[in-house]
Amino acid sequence: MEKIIVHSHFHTGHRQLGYPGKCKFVHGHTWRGTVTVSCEAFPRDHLDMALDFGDLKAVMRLLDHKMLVTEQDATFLDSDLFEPEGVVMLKGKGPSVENVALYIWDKVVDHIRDKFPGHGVAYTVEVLIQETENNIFVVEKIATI
Ligand SMILES: Nc1nc2c(c(=O)[nH]1)N=C([C@H](O)[C@H](O)COP(=O)(O)OP(=O)(O)OP(=O)(O)O)CN2
Repeated sequence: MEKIIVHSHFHTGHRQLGYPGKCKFVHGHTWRGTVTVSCEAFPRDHLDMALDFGDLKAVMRLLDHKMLVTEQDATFLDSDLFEPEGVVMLKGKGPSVENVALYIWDKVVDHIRDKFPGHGVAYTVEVLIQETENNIFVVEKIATI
């Protein structure tokens, strides 16, 4: 079994529309994330690297200095009010830590599919996201690529 682990961080704004508490107002977090990818044996590139640490960290940095929204919060999708390049649209009902982790999980799998297509390898991809030092969510799923 082989395993690659990277840590990164990113700064974002968001709000939990409809949430019965302070999180319904726009606020920011410095999120911390850990991506762990494991499989029996990674394919290697021309430098004998499996997945590049930098590429996996870059996935988390896609969210850096962005406003995280879902389609339920149209305010930030209006280009007269907010620059589109400053917004990341997440799937789901709200920009919860759950939906942030699933966004990163999807992007990590897209990256593996781009780098090592068609090898039939079962990768276990775990994404741990820390919204604050006390609030943590982890998703772990297998993707066969
Ligand atoms: N399951 C989830 N619960 C909550 C989420 C979430 O995304 N998933 N999000 C929030 C808020 O956005 C935010 O995390 C604030 O949480 P809260 O614990 O109220 O904030 P604190 O400032 O008290 O955090 P500390 O780190 O303990 O200071 C709420 N719940």
